[in-house]
Amino acid sequence: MAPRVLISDKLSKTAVQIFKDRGVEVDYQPDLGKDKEKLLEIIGNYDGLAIRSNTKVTEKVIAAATHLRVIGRAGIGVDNVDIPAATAKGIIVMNTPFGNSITTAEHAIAMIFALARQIPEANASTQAGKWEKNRFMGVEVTGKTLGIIGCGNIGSIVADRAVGLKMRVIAFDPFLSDERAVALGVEKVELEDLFRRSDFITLHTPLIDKTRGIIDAKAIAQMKDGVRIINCARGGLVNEADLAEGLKSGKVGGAGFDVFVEEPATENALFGLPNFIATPHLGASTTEAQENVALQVAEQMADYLVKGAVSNALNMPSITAEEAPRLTPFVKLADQLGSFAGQLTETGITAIKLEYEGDVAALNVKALTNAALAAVLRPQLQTVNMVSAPAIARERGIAVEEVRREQQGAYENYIRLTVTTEKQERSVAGTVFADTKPRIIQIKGINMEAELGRHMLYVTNKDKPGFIGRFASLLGAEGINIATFNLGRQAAGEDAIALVEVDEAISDDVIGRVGALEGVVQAKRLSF
Ligand SMILES: NC(=O)c1ccc[n+]([C@@H]2O[C@H](COP(=O)([O-])OP(=O)(O)OC[C@H]3O[C@@H](n4cnc5c(N)ncnc54)[C@H](O)[C@@H]3O)[C@@H](O)[C@H]2O)c1
Ligand SMILES: O=C(O)[C@H](O)COP(=O)(O)O
Repeated sequence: MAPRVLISDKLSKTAVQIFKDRGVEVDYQPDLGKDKEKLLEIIGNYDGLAIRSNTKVTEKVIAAATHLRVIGRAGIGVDNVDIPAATAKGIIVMNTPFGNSITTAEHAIAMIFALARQIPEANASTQAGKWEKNRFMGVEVTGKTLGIIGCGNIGSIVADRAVGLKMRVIAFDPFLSDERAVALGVEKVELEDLFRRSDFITLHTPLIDKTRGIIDAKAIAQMKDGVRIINCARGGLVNEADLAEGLKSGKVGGAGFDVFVEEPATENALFGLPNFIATPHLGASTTEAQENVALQVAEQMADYLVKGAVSNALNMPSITAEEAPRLTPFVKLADQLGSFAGQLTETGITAIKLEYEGDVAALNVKALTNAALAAVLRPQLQTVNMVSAPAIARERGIAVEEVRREQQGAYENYIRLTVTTEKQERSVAGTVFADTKPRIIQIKGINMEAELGRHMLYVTNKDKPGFIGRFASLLGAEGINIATFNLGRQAAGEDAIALVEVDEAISDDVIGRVGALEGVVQAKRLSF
């Protein structure tokens, strides 16, 4: 039977044609994204779901998607898809990481000009017959400083265009290498510096814990009077209430927003404020970008559904059908090692080393290295996947080393990942037993044997009597159920590690209190 795909958001008809040409049945319902109940009702009938940002693929939708094998996002952001839930169900999530980036960068540049010359207001006034020539006094962008927060795919294109406009471009991005900054012609700066020096600020990061509210009242207070702020990335990067105050007081000279905390944004504290320009999430809405993403997503999804080929997947490596059975458990291990290290890494990475020992060294370790790299980079780059990870690592000046050797220790197969940052080196190793389940067997040289679950707590401490009791009592008092408890230590009284699986995500408050326990050096929540 031919695979069936549902397109639940507005996509270029090119996608429909490509699916048909490749032998995939397609159901085009461009407004379904708005109708949550209907989506839940019919999703069980499809093998593939093609979306943009209107369709929210929640845990509930995934639970109802009994036959779904692939979700294809015609665009970049996948924050409307519950990827862990999809992964847990074996559903591949793909996106089209570059198809709309030029278009979105151009929208940000358009916002810069619209703000500099108050074009929307001047247009409204002129067409209302007012001819207010003396009311509108603009600024040149030439020679002005543009601060870019997040200099990845889109931020880099904005930088390139702004350099062409003779702007001075400065960028804050903890993962931007010095070499890449030089190549882009931007000056790499700290965030406070960017706030202090910029005439225009544009945001191009994903919305993650670290970037939520990255511009708030405190940040605005540090900025130049009359600063202009552009957000064509994700609602929530700027605290909307704080920006509203800034616009009202005149501290902020203007703001151009394409994205909002609540979308569709039919009401918002920013609407109607002086020099505030809004567009309804149009960043990717050009004919060219929509053709690109529709064509690409349909080809990728059809290739997977018909031939089993995987590309641009965010939760699955690209491997051929022949290699799959042997590699799969090791890909999972490499992904876990990378994810573990990536979630603990907070500064720029300079090197990543993968050591393969025993049986695994004879396999196609490229796929494993790519899986580990993608997982290391994933907490910072929402669009990274097995395909793009090596290029992104290269672009960011991260030295990647692969070492293969014969079995030396007790394990038949062994993978060790070492991540070097500007501040430290961290290694984590694992193996796959005959049951094909990956295990973590060494962290920072300390031996243990742990399986990773969805919600984990990683604690480093000084090995002293009483710690385990205090720690377990705290979790117990909070009603947090411990699923597995793994301990390891350097030697009696020295550095020790606890890796604990719990049944639900732990709150910031509990993490803070674990971190404050006597003897604890670091406490971190990890999720897999
Ligand atoms: N408005 C639209 O229609 C539209 C269209 C496409 C993409 N987007 C959004 O634009 C954003 C950027 O997309 P992209 O393709 O350039 O992504 P990307 O992953 O290529 O780049 C994101 C950059 O943010 C950086 N970053 C991560 N954490 C940071 C932090 N704490 N501070 C500063 N920088 C940080 C990363 O290092 C990376 O360089 C995403 O949020 C995406 O969803 C919006
Ligand atoms: O992440 C993206 O690609 C953009 O936000 C575009 O979203 P859209 O496809 O809904 O316009």
